[in-house]
Amino acid sequence: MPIKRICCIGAGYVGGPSCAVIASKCPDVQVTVVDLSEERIRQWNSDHLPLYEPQLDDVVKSCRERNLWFSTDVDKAIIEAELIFICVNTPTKLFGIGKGRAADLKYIESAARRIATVAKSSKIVVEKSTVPVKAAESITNILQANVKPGVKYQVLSNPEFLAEGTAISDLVSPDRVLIGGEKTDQGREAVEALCWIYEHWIPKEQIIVMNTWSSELSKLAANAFLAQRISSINAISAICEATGADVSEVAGAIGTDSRIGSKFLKASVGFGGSCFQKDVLNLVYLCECLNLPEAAAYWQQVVDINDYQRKRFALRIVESLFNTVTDKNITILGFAFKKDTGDTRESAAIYLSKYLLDEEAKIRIYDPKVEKEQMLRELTSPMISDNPDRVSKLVTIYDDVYEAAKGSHALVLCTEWDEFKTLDYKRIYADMLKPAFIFDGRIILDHEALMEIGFHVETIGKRLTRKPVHRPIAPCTQ
Ligand SMILES: NC(=O)C1=CN([C@@H]2O[C@H](COP(=O)(O)OP(=O)(O)OC[C@H]3O[C@@H](n4cnc5c(N)ncnc54)[C@H](O)[C@@H]3O)[C@@H](O)[C@H]2O)C=CC1
Ligand SMILES: O=C(O)[C@H]1O[C@H](OP(=O)(O)OP(=O)(O)OC[C@H]2O[C@@H](n3ccc(=O)[nH]c3=O)[C@H](O)[C@@H]2O)[C@H](O)[C@@H](O)[C@@H]1O
Repeated sequence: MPIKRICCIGAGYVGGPSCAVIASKCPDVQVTVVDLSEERIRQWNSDHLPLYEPQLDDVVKSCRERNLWFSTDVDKAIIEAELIFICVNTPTKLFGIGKGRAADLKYIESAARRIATVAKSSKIVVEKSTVPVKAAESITNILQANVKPGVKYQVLSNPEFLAEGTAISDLVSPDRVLIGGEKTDQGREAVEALCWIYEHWIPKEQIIVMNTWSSELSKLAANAFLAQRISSINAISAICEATGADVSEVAGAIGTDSRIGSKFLKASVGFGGSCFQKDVLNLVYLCECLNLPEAAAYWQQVVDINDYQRKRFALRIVESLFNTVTDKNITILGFAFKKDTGDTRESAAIYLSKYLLDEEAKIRIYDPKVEKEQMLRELTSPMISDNPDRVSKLVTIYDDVYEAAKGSHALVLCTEWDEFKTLDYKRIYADMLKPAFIFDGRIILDHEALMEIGFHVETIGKRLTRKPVHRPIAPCTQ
């Protein structure tokens, strides 16, 4: 039976964009996205959406109040829907058993309990959040333990693979859609119903159906493999800096091997984002729980190398600036965890700022899309700062990059925003203290041109050969 109404629990980075695309591709289906946060829902219903994502505004505007609705009335949306996506957050646990590694499943459980409490008819419940293997079994147990007469549930796994900054194109043209379900008649029927939704725009052969546990594990494995590639190239970048090899050349060379491929080999100041670290740590915890310590240690290294990369870069900044940054003005270019998003969760810029603040440097920050309050929230969070007063004393946020750079000792590029490639660096150089330093944590700038201007340039995975800069020397007045 075709699905007429969908409910999505969780109006975040996944729930909002993925349901907007479903609504735009399935005009015959009513889609309601619900959240407990009134503020988030208010923003989804306004002209200023709660998250910045290219093309998202257009997609939302094309179907909002046609067949796409945002609401805080969770119960009504659950009651009316035949299919419910669970898109709630699954952050790393901050306390208790598995602290710092296991995924906190309290939001998943509360969504499942809400469905069990209010549902009056049968539902297909689709777990889209990233979860540990066997989470679908827990959801099923909660639903079945509270089931009402005549109501039946089928729980499917349908992990999401979108990346922020390219969410809409990833959703419109995904490499694949993964669906995990039970190999029973009811399980197959539920899988078919979800396939019917996706087949509105995705070719059948790109929809992969498998057992639920494989589907859950495939999501964690995919993120772990992607993160592992970045840590691998970052580990190579350390060797490049020590030897004179160039990491971009090495990545280019190994990427041409079709067995390796060229994507996700960009060395950087370290990966950020809400998911890579969380999901790899979740995998580490799973290995430990399954008594597989060697497998756990292997995946733990992916996160450890990422920490090492951020620390190495911070240390290079301090060393280059004559071993002291105390009271120096350091301008951070970019605070988002990657370009084309306003998301700052686990951004490398946060960690770099923390290292520099520990040295009592004066930090100036410019990011084209991140709000000031959000940056300050990140920097004063208990995980980052044990001294919020120091943050208010030492951090200034700018909305003009040239003002931010004026009078600085150094620029530290943390996010690969396109606009940073085309800044007027001559003007910036003229307004900076000398010697003027640039630390390119994303390998996106024209280093030769910057050195020609007079900058001292440092980057990841490459030692730059400096030409002597001849500047006119002021005549001696004695
Ligand atoms: N951010 C990303 O790019 C991707 C995230 N994922 C996964 O998707 C899941 C969601 O991630 P995000 O969208 O980034 O999280 P988010 O934090 O942006 O959004 C989650 C939303 O769920 C709401 N929520 C929590 N419990 C609720 C409940 N019981 N009822 C109603 N609303 C509730 C929260 O208020 C929040 O607005 C996570 O498991 C994440 O690992 C998967 C692929 C990509
Ligand atoms: O589960 C998730 O949340 C998502 O996690 C990642 O997506 P996302 O974190 O949004 O963005 P990525 O493009 O993967 O970048 C993650 C981090 O790695 C960094 N990165 C990426 C690629 C690279 O070559 N080098 C590198 O340092 C980025 O700058 C960024 O800080 C995955 O790419 C998505 O497939 C997945 O759905």
